Amino acid sequence: MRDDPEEGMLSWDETVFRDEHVFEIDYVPETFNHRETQLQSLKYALRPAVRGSRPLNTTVRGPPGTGKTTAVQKLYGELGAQSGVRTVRVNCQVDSTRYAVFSRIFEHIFEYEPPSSGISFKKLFGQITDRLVEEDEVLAVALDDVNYLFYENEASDTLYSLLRAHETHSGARIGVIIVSSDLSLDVIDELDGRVQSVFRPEEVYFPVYGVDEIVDILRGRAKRGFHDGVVGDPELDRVAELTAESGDLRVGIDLLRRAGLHAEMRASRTVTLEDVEAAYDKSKYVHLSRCLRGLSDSERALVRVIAEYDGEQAGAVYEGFHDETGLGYTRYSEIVTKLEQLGIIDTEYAEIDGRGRSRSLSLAYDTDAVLDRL
Ligand SMILES: Nc1ncnc2c1ncn2[C@@H]1O[C@H](COP(=O)(O)OP(=O)(O)OP(=O)(O)O)[C@@H](O)[C@H]1O
Repeated sequence: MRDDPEEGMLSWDETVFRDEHVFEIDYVPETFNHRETQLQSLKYALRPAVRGSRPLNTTVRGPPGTGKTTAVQKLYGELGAQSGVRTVRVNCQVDSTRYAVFSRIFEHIFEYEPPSSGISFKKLFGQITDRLVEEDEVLAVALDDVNYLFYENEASDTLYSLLRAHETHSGARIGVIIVSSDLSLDVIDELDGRVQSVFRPEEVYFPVYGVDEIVDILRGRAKRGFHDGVVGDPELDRVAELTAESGDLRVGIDLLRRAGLHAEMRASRTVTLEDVEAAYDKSKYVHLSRCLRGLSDSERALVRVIAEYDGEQAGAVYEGFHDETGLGYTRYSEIVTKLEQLGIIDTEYAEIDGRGRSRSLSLAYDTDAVLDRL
């Protein structure tokens, strides 16, 4: 008997998905619930722009995958449709210097890239502000993942230029939203004194969603993404429970998609709990990847050292870290706390014979999985 390659699989045109695109990373959801308070505060800060005034500067903070970027995208979409307002969102992971940030702003305003032959920053800035004044437009800039500007030591210069634009270029009106998922970064504290004196932002915080909120959000996504009846309540609850472990909504969205693909592989038209568990083997790394991506060089170095000294005492890990980076104990401790908060490492206290309590550090994920993504 010949093996039938079609056996045990759905045919090409059979699928559990109504619209698989809704599970993709850049999909902006139509419905955006459970962030009413944060949207309200952001609207309050942006509202002056509609009346032709400078919007209030704002910091948006919260752990990864809590809807910060989506909130800004939604409001900027609405605000950008008003006459007299320009909205530009800059991803600082991609554009991590002052020049790159202003090039991106230029590109949005002029709808072409600035000349690559390298015009001076002053000229680039001047052309942007001239155009804003000429067109009588207010500019609202969002610096997303702003921590990268700090890593490159470009944050103070960038903000200084944006915040004082009206002094150097009469008539320019610019407001800034800075978005950070690095809770250990004290944005104001890290800025130069000259910037601190002009930067008194409104603050909007995005906490992690509760399990019930996660269920509700994922139900909406599943409804759009899957055909009716593909995912039942017990499966959805399990997906939400697994998502709540990190609080990163990206895990849940990825998990729904992978569970659907897993069901299809079994030639099934419904997703079961087994599909969810199997898919989680991969989806759990979505949060890890996001967290590793956001680390600075010295933070990465410590992750590498902990991988090497997995399970060893904090003192021994420090020696390895110091040898690698030359950094001192205070910085080391701060990074340990940050990595623990992010869920990348676990720390455990143990009694050491005759030497009191000591702390051991280990990776919270499989070592190879971490090193592969670092
Ligand atoms: N309230 C919500 N309703 C529907 N989808 C949501 C909601 N909040 C977040 N999401 C979805 O979760 C994913 C992560 O959201 P988003 O990128 O806005 O988070 P973030 O806080 O900016 O994360 P990071 O700090 O890691 O950049 C996106 O796919 C987004 O569509």
